[in-house]
Amino acid sequence: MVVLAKAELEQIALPAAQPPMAHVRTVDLSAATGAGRAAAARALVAACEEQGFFKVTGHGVPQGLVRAVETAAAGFFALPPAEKEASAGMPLGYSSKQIGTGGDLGFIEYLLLCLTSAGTLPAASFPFSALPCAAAAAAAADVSLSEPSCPLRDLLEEYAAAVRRMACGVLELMAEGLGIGPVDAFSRLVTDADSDNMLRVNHYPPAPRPELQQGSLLTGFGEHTDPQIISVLRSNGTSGLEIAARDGAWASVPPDADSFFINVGDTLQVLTNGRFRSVKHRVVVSSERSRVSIIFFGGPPPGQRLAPLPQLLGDGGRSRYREFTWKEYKSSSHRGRLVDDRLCRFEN
Ligand SMILES: C=C1C[C@]23C[C@@]1(O)CC[C@H]2[C@@]12CC[C@H](O)[C@@](C)(C(=O)O1)[C@H]2[C@@H]3C(=O)O
Ligand SMILES: O=C(O)CCC(=O)C(=O)O
Ligand SMILES: [Fe+2]
Repeated sequence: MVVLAKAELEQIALPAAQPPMAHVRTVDLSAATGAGRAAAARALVAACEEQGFFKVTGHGVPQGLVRAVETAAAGFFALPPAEKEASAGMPLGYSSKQIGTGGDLGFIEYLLLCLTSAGTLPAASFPFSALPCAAAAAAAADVSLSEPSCPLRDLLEEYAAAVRRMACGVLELMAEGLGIGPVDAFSRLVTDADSDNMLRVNHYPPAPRPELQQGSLLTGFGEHTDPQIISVLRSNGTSGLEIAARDGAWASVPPDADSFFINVGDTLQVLTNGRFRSVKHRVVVSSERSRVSIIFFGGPPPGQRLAPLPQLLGDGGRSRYREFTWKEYKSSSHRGRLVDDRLCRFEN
């Protein structure tokens, strides 16, 4: 449950404009082999340059695993508030309505978790003892799990590892498409033992009826770009995600529960010297159905020095960004608001 006071609801109300449907490029990863590999790599690069956003099919992440995680997540959010709050540990763990520490509000509740490079969830950063077992969570939501004894933690770890593998494949294809070497120039940044990878499970309950009747929608997750290298998002097939084009126009992403959506993050924009763009996106709560989304964020190790790759500086050799570390970027960005332009402080 997400409880907002009247003033808070007013703060996150949006005009009830229905943006057009986005045309989202789709890349079939199962076709990215042999003769099809170069074409898939070119398609990825084109999508990252144009929108910083695309969809992947043929991704190899087992549908059974995806459905089990989604079911367990829905079960977790269906638990009584006090049980969910036992997993609170701001900024990590369970939280509702507050996003970050800069005052952003949304019609959302979520779990935000740090991952180790292997996709496991380090015990130190989160009170896992408080995470209920998936079976209890599923029972609360009156849903059945194929593996009822599997704790939510185990499911999330298995999911994170599978999605990270897929993300690495995508990052390697990007490097190939850009013609840069080594092929793991990007992917090694999310597979390092110290990589700052995160997993986020978001739940947007249906918007309260009176708000919809007054002709306004609610902000689920305010507009922002993701700071990391790559984000891999999936949802339960409920609409709400919107992306902004280069001219700032919003477009609604057609939901697809079987595919993954990939966002270029700010760090990949820097590494490619602005050739790839980090996509501005938001979630609008307009639906009468709950939206559950799960996002893997691939971030570099804290001490990683970040600057445009020399191979991507172009003819003039001009670097659009000064060198900085991920720790520096993260601490500078995590002080502000979602909507802030975080990269401008690092432009040359
Ligand atoms: C307001 C904020 C929340 C956020 C950190 C920030 O200061 C700006 C970026 C936000 C974001 C967006 C992508 C991810 O959801 C996230 C975990 C991240 O790394 O950057 C969130 C941060 C958050 O929710 O704490
Ligand atoms: O929940 C979603 O669909 C998107 C959320 C998002 O952009 C984020 O968590 O960074
Ligand atoms: Fe995001």
